[in-house]
Amino acid sequence: MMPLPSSTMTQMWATMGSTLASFMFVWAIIRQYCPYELRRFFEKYSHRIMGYFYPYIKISIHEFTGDRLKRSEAYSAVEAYLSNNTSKSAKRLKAEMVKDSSNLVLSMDEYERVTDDFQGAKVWWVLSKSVSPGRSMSMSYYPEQEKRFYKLTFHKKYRDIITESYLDHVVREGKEIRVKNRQRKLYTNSPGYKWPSYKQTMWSHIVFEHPATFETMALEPEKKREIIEDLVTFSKSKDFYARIGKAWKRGYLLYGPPGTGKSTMIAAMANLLGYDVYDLELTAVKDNTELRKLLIETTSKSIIVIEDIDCSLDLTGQRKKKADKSSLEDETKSSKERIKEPKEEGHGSSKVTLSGLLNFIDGLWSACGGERLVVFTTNYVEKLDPALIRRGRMDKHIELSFCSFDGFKVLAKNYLKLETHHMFDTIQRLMGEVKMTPADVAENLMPKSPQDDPERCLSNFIQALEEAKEEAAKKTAEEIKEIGAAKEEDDDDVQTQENKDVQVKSDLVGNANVSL
Ligand SMILES: Nc1ncnc2c1ncn2[C@@H]1O[C@H](COP(=O)(O)OP(=O)(O)OP(=O)(O)O)[C@@H](O)[C@H]1O
Ligand SMILES: [Mg+2]
Repeated sequence: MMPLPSSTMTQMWATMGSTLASFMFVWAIIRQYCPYELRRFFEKYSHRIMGYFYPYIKISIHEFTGDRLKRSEAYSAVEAYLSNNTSKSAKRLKAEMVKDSSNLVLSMDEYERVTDDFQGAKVWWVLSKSVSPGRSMSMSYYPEQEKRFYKLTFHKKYRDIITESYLDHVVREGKEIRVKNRQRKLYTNSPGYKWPSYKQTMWSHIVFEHPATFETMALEPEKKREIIEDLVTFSKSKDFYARIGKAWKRGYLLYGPPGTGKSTMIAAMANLLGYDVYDLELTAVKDNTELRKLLIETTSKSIIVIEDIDCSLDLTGQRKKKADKSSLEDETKSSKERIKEPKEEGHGSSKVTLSGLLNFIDGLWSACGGERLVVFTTNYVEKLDPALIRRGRMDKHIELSFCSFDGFKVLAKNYLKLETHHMFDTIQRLMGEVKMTPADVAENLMPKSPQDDPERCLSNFIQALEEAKEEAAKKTAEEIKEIGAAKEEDDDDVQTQENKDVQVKSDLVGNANVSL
């Protein structure tokens, strides 16, 4: 079949265009005057007819659902998803500080169109808005309302891919982007300001912006990798926990001497996973009921922290004291009963009991909401009640100890930007002989004045190590001396006791002779 010459084609297009234009013009006039029902009828059927010929499908995602009070989750997820690839393709963008986000979020402007590809299917997104005219009812006037919505258009041959996987993909990715962008918060239950009862929230919060990361933590690389893997695996195990029928939560016990990085690690965990932090001050909790309310108010994707658990409350002595006082009569009671009894002396005003805390961690209450970490820190792990830190409650025990040479190298890299140096050998030798916490190492490496170049910081650190070594030697010598002195004293006591015995014996013999 011969192709039509281009002049005819042009003529054809022109005729079609003018017919269409006149049709639209006539329709616009009819719309004005024809009754609403007729118009609805005509529109409905004209859409149906169009649908037979028009090969594209449209899906609208509105900003507000229901009674307009709630912003649609789907709309927010689509907005976040598109903001990620909009900046690459859209020509008209708008930048906003979206609520809960710490930085500018770019999104497409109204009536802008972006394309997206998914498994070979090409789709178009357009941000539209409809304006409903203002209306006045009785005495009040409702201004016109803008209703924004995203319109997704795709060819009907991709219907299955889009409805079965693309939309899920958009919502899932959008939610992850929102979590990453959101402003994280640090909550505390300190009594502080008491909200009016209707807004009575148990937690007050500030923006959480702690710079600590696992990269900046002085820790053996192997140990660091193991902890990061454990955390990331946990954050991706929603289905796993559902399958095994466990609440999606995990307990970490961080223990070690002061200044070894327990609090720093909590911040690094929150930054790694993008979680909020709930810093729970147990002594400010009135009783177990309040403890439960606090837990219920926490959101998912968060870390609930109880620092220095050994001295938050006197939870550890409770069972021991009971056992000492009347071990016999208590023998019969099950250990659970023993810890159920409220403590005699309240710790301050708090009446939180060990069993209340145990239920807080792994009872029914901990199942409300998922993706939570519970972290305890302590300087004295031996003081803690085994029931409190058993697996299933504190699943992972992490000991943070004195700084190793590997740890020192991380700090040298962070503080002095040094990966290697000729002084490192001396430092490695001295660190094998002296125990120093990462806090002390960090303090010694910290430049104290503009003149403190890396060389000088390292020599200051070597000097501090040598002083600490002398200090430790002196302390050991003193301890040995004390032990010696104590031993001498014991020997004297024994000697005196022996002399006394001899004396008593000779008296006895003396008396016996006399009586003979
Ligand atoms: N492992 C570490 N890596 C990097 N910096 C550390 C480390 N440990 C401690 N620091 C530094 O020492 C300071 C104190 O650390 P942190 O507060 O984490 O100690 P801690 O173990 O919580 O002490 P405490 O038991 O007294 O609460 C922090 O400012 C941090 O910069
Ligand atoms: Mg601490």
